[in-house]
Amino acid sequence: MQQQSPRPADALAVRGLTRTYGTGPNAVRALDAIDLAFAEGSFTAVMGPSGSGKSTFLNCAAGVEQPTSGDVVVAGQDISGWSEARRTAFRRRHVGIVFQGFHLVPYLTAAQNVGLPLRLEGRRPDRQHVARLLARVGLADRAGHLPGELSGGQQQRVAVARALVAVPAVLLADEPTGALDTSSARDVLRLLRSSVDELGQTVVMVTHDPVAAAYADSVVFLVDGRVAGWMSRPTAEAVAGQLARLDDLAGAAVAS
Ligand SMILES: Nc1ncnc2c1ncn2[C@@H]1O[C@H](COP(=O)(O)OP(=O)(O)OP(=O)(O)O)[C@@H](O)[C@H]1O
Repeated sequence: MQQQSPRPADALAVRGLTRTYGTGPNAVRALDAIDLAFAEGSFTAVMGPSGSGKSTFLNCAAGVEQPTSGDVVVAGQDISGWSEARRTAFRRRHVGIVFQGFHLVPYLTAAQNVGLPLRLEGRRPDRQHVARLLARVGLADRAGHLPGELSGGQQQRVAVARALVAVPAVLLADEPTGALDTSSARDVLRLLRSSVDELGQTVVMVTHDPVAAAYADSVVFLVDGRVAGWMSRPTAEAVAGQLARLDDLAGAAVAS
């Protein structure tokens, strides 16, 4: 009999995820009953036209926002009905987040910024763990530097190290290369890719950039708060073509 290798567990799954803003005639359904699952050790890009619900999805997955209905399951735990305090505590331990604008604390050194999520949890960061992470992102010699003494690309690499420090179930990145030049962007994308390939990390990245999306294993496309398609083993050209088609679709919906 042929032996089947077990399917990896899902690091993150959402079921029937719906998020509505406002009420009555002005209500906006930013996410409309989305079902998605992200296997452990996978790298997924989330793309779609402006207003399609990408940031709302990431915020719900991170537990920053509470869904109107549906489930958000991170590392096997359904966080959707939890209080904000409980979601925040859970996020510090199980979710790493990288933002477009780095969000480093300006008066803390690179090493202190990397250790911050552990300190916020009342844990003392292990110096060697922090040093290894800074070496991984190519900044072993910048541990004592303040963010203001680092380039944008270097700051974002510190932010990636910080997002990895707690060994999270999932790393969520919101336009992580949006503020970077091409070469720094490539460094950050390679870093995310290697965290998947070498550390088995799960990464979900919102991006507008087809070149960035091509670093992922697959791409999920959102339109008007719904899943409009998947692409596996994406190339920049194929992604750009699909985005153009989806933009036309979203434009047609607005025009009608
Ligand atoms: N706090 C809010 N109040 C009201 N409507 C909101 C709020 N946040 C988002 N929306 C609406 O929800 C929809 C989805 O927004 P979201 O920011 O998730 O889209 P996006 O795909 O990330 O867009 P972009 O690519 O422009 O960042 C949009 O129509 C937006 O106007």
